[in-house]
Amino acid sequence: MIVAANFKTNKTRKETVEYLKELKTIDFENVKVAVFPPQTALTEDDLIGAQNAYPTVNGAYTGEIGLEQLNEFNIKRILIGHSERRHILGETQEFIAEKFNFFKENGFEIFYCIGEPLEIRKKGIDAVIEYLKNQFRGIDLEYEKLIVAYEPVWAIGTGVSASIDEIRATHAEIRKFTSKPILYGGSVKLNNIEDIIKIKNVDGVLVGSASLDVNVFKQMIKKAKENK
Ligand SMILES: O=C[C@H](O)COP(=O)(O)O
Repeated sequence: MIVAANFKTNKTRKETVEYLKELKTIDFENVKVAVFPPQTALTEDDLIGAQNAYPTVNGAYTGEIGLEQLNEFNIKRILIGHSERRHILGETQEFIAEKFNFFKENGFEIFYCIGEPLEIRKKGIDAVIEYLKNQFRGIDLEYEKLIVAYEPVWAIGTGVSASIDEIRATHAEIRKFTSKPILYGGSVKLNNIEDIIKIKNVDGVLVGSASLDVNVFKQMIKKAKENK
């Protein structure tokens, strides 16, 4: 079971250091925990992954960080394809696939995010799967260090997750494309995590806003331990 926190554009470096110190007061046991802080908070810590990086060792990419900067902190974990990078920052599937392959070639553990917008969901599961298949273009779905995160865009940040039936059906379809872990993300909270992680083909969660409170995130990990 994997329980990951995506801080997005929240928390300072100081707050992240304090968060990690408090988080480590509990025994994770068999739960794999990951934390994706803002770039300014990157540090050498086994829990840490980068929310983003440019597919380059170094170079003239103003405002970006590359492998050279991640190597400084021995970071070997990265989020790729998050819906906010696709729909707010405008990353194309071609660029996302280029990024995936660069960090695959450099041995990174990749949390690869997919998810459909509401207008696609409203057309039914077949339309959803066709949309997700497009987000698999150029991606090695059997890469040994791949972790897929299914995050329906319409459930992100809304406080209302996809329904149990929607998660069950969609993860069952995604399972047909990959044998690797499949996480659910999209308004995972303390009051729904147990129901979500019990679903077949749900191998963990990627938590945004609810993870910002370290005590809530600790309780989520405890629930994951109890429902392994
Ligand atoms: O990466 C995390 C997802 O975007 C979910 O965010 P959320 O838990 O705030 O809905």
